[in-house]
Amino acid sequence: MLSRSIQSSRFSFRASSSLTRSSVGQIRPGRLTNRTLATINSPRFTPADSIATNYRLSTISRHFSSSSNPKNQETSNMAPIETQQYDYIVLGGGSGGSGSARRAAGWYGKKTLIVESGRSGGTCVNVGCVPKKMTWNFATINEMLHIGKSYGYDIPDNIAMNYTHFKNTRDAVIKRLNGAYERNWGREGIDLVQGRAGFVEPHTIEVNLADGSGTARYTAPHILLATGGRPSLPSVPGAEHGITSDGFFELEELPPKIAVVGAGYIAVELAGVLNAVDVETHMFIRGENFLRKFDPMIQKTMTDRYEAAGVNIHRNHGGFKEVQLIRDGKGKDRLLKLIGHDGSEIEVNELLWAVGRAPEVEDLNLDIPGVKLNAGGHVVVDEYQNSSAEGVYALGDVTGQAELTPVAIAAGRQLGSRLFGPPELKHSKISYENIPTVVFSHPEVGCVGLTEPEARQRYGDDKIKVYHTKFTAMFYDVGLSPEEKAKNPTEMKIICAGPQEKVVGLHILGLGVGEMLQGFGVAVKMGATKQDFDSCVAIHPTSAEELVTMR
Ligand SMILES: Cc1cc2nc3c(=O)[nH]c(=O)nc-3n(C[C@H](O)[C@H](O)[C@H](O)COP(=O)(O)OP(=O)(O)OC[C@H]3O[C@@H](n4cnc5c(N)ncnc54)[C@H](O)[C@@H]3O)c2cc1C
Ligand SMILES: NC(=O)C1=CN([C@@H]2O[C@H](COP(=O)(O)OP(=O)(O)OC[C@H]3O[C@@H](n4cnc5c(N)ncnc54)[C@H](OP(=O)(O)O)[C@@H]3O)[C@@H](O)[C@H]2O)C=CC1
Ligand SMILES: N[C@@H](CCC(=O)N[C@@H](CSSC[C@H](NC(=O)CC[C@H](N)C(=O)O)C(=O)NCC(=O)O)C(=O)NCC(=O)O)C(=O)O
Repeated sequence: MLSRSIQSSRFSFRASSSLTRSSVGQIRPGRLTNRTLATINSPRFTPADSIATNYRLSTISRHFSSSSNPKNQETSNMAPIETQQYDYIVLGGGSGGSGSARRAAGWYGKKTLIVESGRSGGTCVNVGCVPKKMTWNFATINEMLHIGKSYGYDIPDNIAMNYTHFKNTRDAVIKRLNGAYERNWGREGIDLVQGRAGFVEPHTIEVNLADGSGTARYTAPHILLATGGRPSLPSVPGAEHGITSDGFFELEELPPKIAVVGAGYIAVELAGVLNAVDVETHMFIRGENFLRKFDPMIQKTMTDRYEAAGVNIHRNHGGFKEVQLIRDGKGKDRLLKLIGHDGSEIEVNELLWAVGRAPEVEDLNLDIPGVKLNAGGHVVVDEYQNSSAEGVYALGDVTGQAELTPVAIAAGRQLGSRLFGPPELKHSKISYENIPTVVFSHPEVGCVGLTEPEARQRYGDDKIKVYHTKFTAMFYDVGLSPEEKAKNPTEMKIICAGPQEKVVGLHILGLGVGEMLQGFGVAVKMGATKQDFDSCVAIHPTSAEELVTMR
C-alpha cells in the first residue's frame, strides 16, 4: 500500500497540525475489475480477502503513479493531460461522501472515486461526533464518581485523571477508524485520491495531490459535493490566539480556566465536558439563555442547570473587542486576556470559539459548472440534492441542511440509489421532517419535531395541547440532598396538535435521554398520537415511562 505523508496544509484549522503529522495519506487511483467486485460482494468475502484486495489496489496505484501521472507525462513528452473517466466522483470522504460512494460502488457496481483532502472519515470521525462522544464519556465518568460517593462508595475527593493518556488513547481509536474507512472503500471497489479538488470544466475536476507530486484530472457525468464545513472565527483582533472545536481535540492538557464563546451545540457540549472535569468554565452568550433554537423549556432549564453545576454563564454578553496573548504555552502555562466591548477584562488559560461553522467551498471553482450558493455560502440544492448545475449534486454540511452525520449519510445513500439504482428508486430522497437530534450536554437533551412556539405558529394556539413533566430521576434519589437533587432535573414536553392529538414535538432532557429518543423518533415519524403513546405499557422504573403516562 502506498503511504505518503500529506504536505498540503493550506486549508482550515483541521488540515493544519494534524494533517502534517499524519501518515495515513494514500493515493490509490485505479480500479477493481468487475471480477474482483463480484468476489468482494459475495457472502464468502472475508477480511483476509480485504487485505489481498488492498494489496492489489496498491499495485495498480504504483503503476498509475509512474506511468499515468500527468505531471510525469508533461515533463517527459508534453503529452496532453490525461483525464481518468469515472461514473461517479465524490468530493469529500466524510459521512455524506462515504455513504453515497459506498451505495454507488458497493450496491450498484459503479466506478467511483472519492477525493479527500484531509483525514478519511471527515469531520464526524476526526474532529466531531466520535472524539466528542468519547470525551463526553470521559467527563461522565467523573460525574459518576462524584455520585458514587452518595451511594456509599469510598471514593476519594481528588481522584487524579490523566487527560493526556485519554487523549492519546482516543487518537489511536480514531486512527484505526481512518483505516477502517479506507478498508471499507477498498473492499467496495472505490478509488481514493488524497488531495484538494476543484473544477476545471463543468464535469472535470483537478486534484492538487497531497503528496506534492502534482495534479491529476478526473471526469464523470455525476459529481457530488460533500465537502462539509469548518469552524468559523469571529473578526476580533487576536482571535487566532483562541482555538475552535478542531483545536479542542488537539489539546494535550486541560487548561485550568477556559472561556467558551457561543451558544449552540458545540459551545454547550464542550463547556459541559470541561465543567464536568473540573475546569473553571466561563460561557459567554449573547442572549439570556443558550441553545436558543431549541424549545424554551430546553433553553431555560439547561442554562440554569449549567449555572447550578458551576459553569460561569456570562449572559447578554456584548462580545470581545480584543484578545491578547499574555503567555504562550500549554495548559496552565498559557495565559490570554480577553477585553470586552464594555471594557471588562478576564484572564483565562484557553479561549474556545464556538460561534458556528462555514461551508467548505473554497477552491472548488463552483462558477465553472455554475453551482449557485446562498447568502451563507452554502450550496443551493433541491429536495433531490441537485445543485443548480446539471450532473452536480450536494449534501451534508456544505448545504447547511440539518448538519448531522446521519442526515449526511442518509442523503448520500438516497442519492446513490436515485442515480444508480433500479427504476423504482428513481425518486429516492431523504425526508428532512422530524429528524431526531441529541445534544450531548450535561445532562443530555433530545428533540424531535417542532418547538412549542413553532407548533403554535403552524397550527394556532387553540389547536395545540402541551403535556409537561419535571422530576428527579430515581438514580439521584440515593443520598443526595434536596439541593443536589434539584441540580439534576429530568424534564419532558410532548406537543400535540389537532383533535387527534398528533405528536408534533417531543423535547426531553435528563439522564439517558440520548438513548431514549431514537425509538420515540420512530413513533413520531410514523405519525403517533398521544393516545398511541398512552396505549404502550410503561417500563418501570425508568425515566422513559413518564413519556407514556403523562397527564
Ligand atoms: C465538534 C463537533 C461535534 C459533532 N457532533 C455530532 C454528533 O454528535 N452527532 C451528529 O450527528 N453530528 C455531529 N456533528 C456534525 C457532523 O460531524 C457533520 O454534520 C458531518 O460530519 C457532516 O458530514 P459531511 O459529509 O457533510 O462533511 P464532512 O464530514 O465534514 O466531510 C467533508 C470532507 O470533505 C473534505 N474536503 C473539503 N474540501 C475538499 C476539497 N476541495 N477536495 C477534497 N476534499 C475536500 C474534508 O477534508 C472532509 O473530510 C458534529 C460536528 C462537530 C464539529
Ligand atoms: N450533538 C450533535 O448532534 C452535534 C451537532 N453539531 C452540528 O454542527 C453544527 C454546528 O455547531 P455550532 O458550531 O455549535 O453551531 P450552532 O449553529 O449550533 O451554534 C452557533 C451559535 O453561536 C452563537 N454565535 C454566533 N455568532 C456569535 C458571536 N459572534 N458571538 C457569540 N456567539 C455567537 C449563536 O447563538 P446565539 O444566536 O444564541 O447567540 C449560534 O447559535 C450544529 O448546528 C449541529 O448541526 C455540532 C455539535 C454536536
Ligand atoms: N452506534 C454505535 C456504533 C458506532 C459506530 O458507528 N462506529 C463507527 C465509528 S465511525 S462513525 C461515522 C459514521 N458512521 C456511522 O454513523 C455508522 C453508520 C450506521 N451504523 C449506519 O449504517 O447508518 C459515518 O460517517 N459513516 C459513513 C459510512 O457509513 O460510509 C465505526 O466503527 N465505523 C467503522 C466501520 O463502519 O467500519 C455506537 O455509538 O456505539
